[in-house]
This record gives sequence, C-alpha cells and structure tokens, in this order.
Amino acid sequence: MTTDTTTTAAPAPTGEKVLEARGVTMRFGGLTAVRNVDLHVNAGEIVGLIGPNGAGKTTFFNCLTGLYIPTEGEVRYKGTVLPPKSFKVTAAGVARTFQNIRLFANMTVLENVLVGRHTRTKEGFWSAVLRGPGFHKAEATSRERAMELLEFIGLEKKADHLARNLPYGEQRKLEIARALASEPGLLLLDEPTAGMNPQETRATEELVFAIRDKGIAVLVIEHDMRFIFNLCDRVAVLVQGEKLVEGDSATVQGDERVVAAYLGEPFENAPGDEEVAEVEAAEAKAETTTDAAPGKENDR
Ligand SMILES: Nc1ncnc2c1ncn2[C@@H]1O[C@H](COP(=O)(O)OP(=O)(O)OP(=O)(O)O)[C@@H](O)[C@H]1O
Repeated sequence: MTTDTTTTAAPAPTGEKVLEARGVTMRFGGLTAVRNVDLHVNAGEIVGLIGPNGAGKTTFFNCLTGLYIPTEGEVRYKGTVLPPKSFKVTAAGVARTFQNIRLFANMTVLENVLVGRHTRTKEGFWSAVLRGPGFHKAEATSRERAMELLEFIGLEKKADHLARNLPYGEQRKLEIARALASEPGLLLLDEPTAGMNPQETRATEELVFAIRDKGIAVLVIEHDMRFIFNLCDRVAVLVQGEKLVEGDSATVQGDERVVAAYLGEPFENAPGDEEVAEVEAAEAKAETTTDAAPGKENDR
C-alpha cells in the first residue's frame, strides 16, 4: 500500500512555543560544550543564535535535532519531548541544514529534494517493486511538491541539473529546499550564508523571510552580524557554551558583554580574568624596569 502524506504542516498559532529547550547541557568527556542552555522559538519567529567560534552553537543544534543526546536537559517541539533520533525529529516537524553542504552531488536537483520527502511518504516495499497505481500516484504527488519547492527557491529551471554543477549559492538554496521537503514547522539553519557573496546573502535573507511567511518558524546560526540583526526577531548569544545574552537586535548589539566576547576582551567575571590581570601586571613591571634602565634616554 502506498500513501503520501503531502499536506504542509499547519502553522502553529501565533505565540505558541514551537521549540522549547530547557537546561540543555552537552559534555564530551571533560569538556562542557553546552551548559544549561534554555531557548525557545515562538510560532512566526525568526530567532538567531550567535557566538564566537567554538561557543557551542552547532553542538546545541545537534542536541535539538537528535544527533546528540544531551547529557542533561530536554527539548520539546510543540509541547512534546523530541525523540533522540534525527529521522524521528525530522518526522516530528523539525528540519535542518548543515554548516557544510551535504547534497547528493551526483543526483539531480529534483532528486535531492525528493530525498528530503522520505519522512512524508510511506512507500511500502512491494508497492515500490510492483509499481502499482498507488505508487505512481504518490510519486507524482511528491514530484509536484518538490517542483513547487524548487519554484519557491528559484531553481525550477535547473531541476534536471546535477547538484554538483550548481554554483555554490544555489547548492545552499537547494539544501534549504530539501529541508523544506519534509514539511517542517521549524527550520534550523546552520550558517546558511557561509561563503556567499553580498548579493547571495541578501537573497538568502529574503528567502528566510518568505519561509517564515509560510508559517515555518526559523532558528538560525550565523556569523554574519548584519544578516542576523536584519533578519531576527530575537537573538541569543552563546559564549563558552553558556547563554550570555538574549533579546532583540538592538539589545544584543548594544550589550557591551557581547562586544567584549567578540573582540576577545574580558568581561566581568569571565573565565580568564585572573590570567589577564597577571599578564598586565607583568607587562607593567617590565615597562617600569625598561624605563629605569641606564642609557634609555640616548636610545630615543
Ligand atoms: N563530537 C565532539 N567531541 C568532542 N568535542 C566536541 C565535539 N563537537 C564539538 N566539540 C567541541 O565543543 C566545542 C563547541 O563546538 P561547536 O562546533 O559546537 O562550536 P560552534 O559555536 O558551532 O563553533 P563554530 O562557530 O566555529 O562552528 C568546541 O570546543 C568543540 O571542539
């Protein structure tokens, strides 16, 4: 028997918590990559997750999407705890893209999107082998939906091209289309504009707004601050695995702890304060000694 559950997930009512992560901690041996992080995404929101390299952003995404089982904490999607398996998380309604492009390079653009539909189709083994009317109907519906998505991202004319022949920016778009093919209620984007030129970045911004307008909430990791602050309703900042600040773009941009974290300067109570103070004291001492050294004036 072949069935196809093609319907797009109904948008969650505005204000409903689509995603709720509570007390998420992820340890790798002695390293705590994510520490006690709470984060939620409401229906209709675009939320940004930023932080310096190694802050724990991708690890946190992996905890949300079942790739990692958090050492502590829980993750709920529309009120239900997510199962610790990535394909089940996708089936529940959470889709993602990866920092490094993960397309099937030797498959066509259309086929890549069709792969993304597998959690929304239930093609039985015999149905696929016998290729009866049910199978053909399901296949036709899937292709139609995949073509709609390609149109949405502007790649419908390249449906038959091999993925590997697409320019970089289009490959990134195709990844988004493939994620959308699972009909998610929440889309997680991991550095969607990495390696893009300014025009491609602007186009991605428009695409994310269009996705939100379709009723899909978005959580996005990105290093491009202009992109994040233009796009997001709310931004959370991770530093050394902990959530440092969360708020609207203006609040986060104006927070001196965030600036300090990015510039690598110490902020109050930051780990390493003592070491910095020690280095500064040693430098000051060295300067005093040099100034007092004989012959100093002649050197100037
Ligand atoms: N599987 C793993 N095993 C051990 N350590 C890991 C693992 N994955 C990540 N880490 C460590 O956890 C910390 C957080 O890494 P993560 O990749 O989540 O940071 P990030 O904020 O996404 O960084 P970037 O912006 O550079 O992508 C780093 O110290 C990293 O080395």
